[in-house]
Amino acid sequence: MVKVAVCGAAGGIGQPLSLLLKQSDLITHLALFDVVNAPGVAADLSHINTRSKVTGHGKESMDEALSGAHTVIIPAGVPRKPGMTRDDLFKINAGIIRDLAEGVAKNCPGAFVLVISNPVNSTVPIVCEVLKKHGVFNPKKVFGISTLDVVRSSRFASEINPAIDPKSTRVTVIGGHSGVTIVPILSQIPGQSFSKEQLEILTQRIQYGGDEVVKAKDGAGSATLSMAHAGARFATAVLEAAVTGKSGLVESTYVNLAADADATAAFRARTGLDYFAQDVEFGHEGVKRILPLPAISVFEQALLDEAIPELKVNIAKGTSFISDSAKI
Ligand SMILES: NC(=O)c1ccc[n+]([C@@H]2O[C@H](COP(=O)([O-])OP(=O)(O)OC[C@H]3O[C@@H](n4cnc5c(N)ncnc54)[C@H](O)[C@@H]3O)[C@@H](O)[C@H]2O)c1
Ligand SMILES: O=C(O)C[C@H](O)C(=O)O
Repeated sequence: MVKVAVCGAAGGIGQPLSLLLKQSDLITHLALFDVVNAPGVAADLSHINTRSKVTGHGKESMDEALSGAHTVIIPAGVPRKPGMTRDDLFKINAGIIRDLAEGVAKNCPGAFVLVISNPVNSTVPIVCEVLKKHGVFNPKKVFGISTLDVVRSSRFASEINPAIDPKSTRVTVIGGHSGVTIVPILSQIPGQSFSKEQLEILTQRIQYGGDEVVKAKDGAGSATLSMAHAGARFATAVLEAAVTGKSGLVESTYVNLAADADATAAFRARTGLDYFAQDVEFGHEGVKRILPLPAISVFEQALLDEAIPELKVNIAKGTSFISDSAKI
């Protein structure tokens, strides 16, 4: 029995993500939770002729949706409008994520938790702090989905250099998921030979790819379809490793560095951070290992140096949102 709960399932990401998950033979039950329209989306998807059962759960039924879930995927919350930063979403999304994490702690404390809602650099620490508060935190099982940065990296790189196949090229993206905290390691793309100017343009485009979509949608939200693709790719990797035992599955993802005790010290020494996006290999229990940082160029080291102070602030904001409220 592999129950996957999608929280925010009726939204711009939630609907196409649920559609993609309905194609998966790894999932036996898809539980769709949203404060609006979840039963409608569930009824629609339930007619698709794959094996999984689909159920819809409205506002009052979060516990039912989460109960016994193997994996919980969270695209709930508000998206950006032009002129906003991801951090501007904190005010609304922090409370939404906290309440969903409380639901996870109560109903499925051993679940994998895959966080899409922004600002990811802060929402992942919120989830971890809530789970810690309830004594059910397993750092190997909580992930910030930064796969869209990886997807954009190979796509945008292939537009500059058509010899790069976007589908089979996986670019490591370290740091976090917003602006300068997104650090694509383009120097490691096999066979790449970008000029300095191309590297600068490409890096800037990857770091601000989200803004490109927000601007084009002109007030109607942010990336949804490409995010659904990225979210399904990430969830499938986590599930394949956990459910089928498939080995060698690696994706860049934003995790609590305690997820790999062997790697923690080296990463803390290099970054001073408790959370960081880096390539992770998946196993039965989630994080099997955090891979060592790849060799990075002088240009990438400068990007990392710029990312670290911002990440520190984002992480502290998420962590203190829970720890400060516990003191009241
Ligand atoms: N990690 C990434 O790379 C990435 C990419 C794109 C978007 N995002 C983020 O994903 C989030 C969702 O984006 P979207 O475009 O789908 O937004 P959306 O507004 O279209 O959908 C969000 C859904 O969440 C639901 N929701 C709100 N509060 C809820 C709650 N308490 N419980 C359950 N559901 C709730 C809403 O009813 C809505 O259906 C945003 O925060 C956005 O910034 C992240
Ligand atoms: O840009 C956004 O706000 C959504 C998402 O984080 C993205 O990278 O597209």
